[in-house]
Amino acid sequence: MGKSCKVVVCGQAAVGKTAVLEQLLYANHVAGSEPMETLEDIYIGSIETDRGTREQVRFYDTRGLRDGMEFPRHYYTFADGFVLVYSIDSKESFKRMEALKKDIDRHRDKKEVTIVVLGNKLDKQDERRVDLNVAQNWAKNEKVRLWEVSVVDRRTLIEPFVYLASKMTQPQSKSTFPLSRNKNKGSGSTDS
Ligand SMILES: Nc1nc2c(ncn2[C@@H]2O[C@H](COP(=O)(O)OP(=O)(O)OP(=O)(O)O)[C@@H](O)[C@H]2O)c(=O)[nH]1
Repeated sequence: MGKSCKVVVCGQAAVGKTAVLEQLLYANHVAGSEPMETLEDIYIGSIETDRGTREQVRFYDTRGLRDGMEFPRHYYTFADGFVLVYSIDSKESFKRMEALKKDIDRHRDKKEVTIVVLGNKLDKQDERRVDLNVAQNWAKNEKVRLWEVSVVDRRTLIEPFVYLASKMTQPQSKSTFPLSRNKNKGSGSTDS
């Protein structure tokens, strides 16, 4: 197991950030329970990747964004990954998530980060305000993966987090150092 990755979970207030993490990691959130405003909580999870390895991930559950609030910038620079959450029954939460994605791109300073987007509260189909096709087209343009999920059905949460952990810890395929072609200098090696 390598070093633990840092993942920032963010989005508008009350979209279900804490509920998603608690259901994923402890299977103990009852949807509709008393909402609690998060300031910042850190969860440590061990996630199995699609390669069968287990990776430790530190999740930073951030304060839900409300009108006029800006997302604290320090999160942009240290994160290896982001989980952007909106709620399918709120267009405003989708717009907020789009703005966060733009900000991440602006501030990440060429650093490779993995982003997954969750459209939460899929069980609230009757109150849907964000069309799935529109959301998926946006995700395709932005080159990020998007899933609709529900805390009510924990199985929906697994795939996005396995993808996230797998992508963040993907081994580099080959060294990018060029091998030396000059025979006088001996065979090329990347050993130090
Ligand atoms: N029906 C339904 N309710 C959900 C779902 N996920 C979360 N909720 C409810 O939505 C409310 C807000 O959930 P939280 O997890 O506190 O949301 P949050 O985004 O962490 O909130 P802040 O910390 O204030 O930003 C709670 O009543 C949850 O039970 C879901 O998938 N379906």
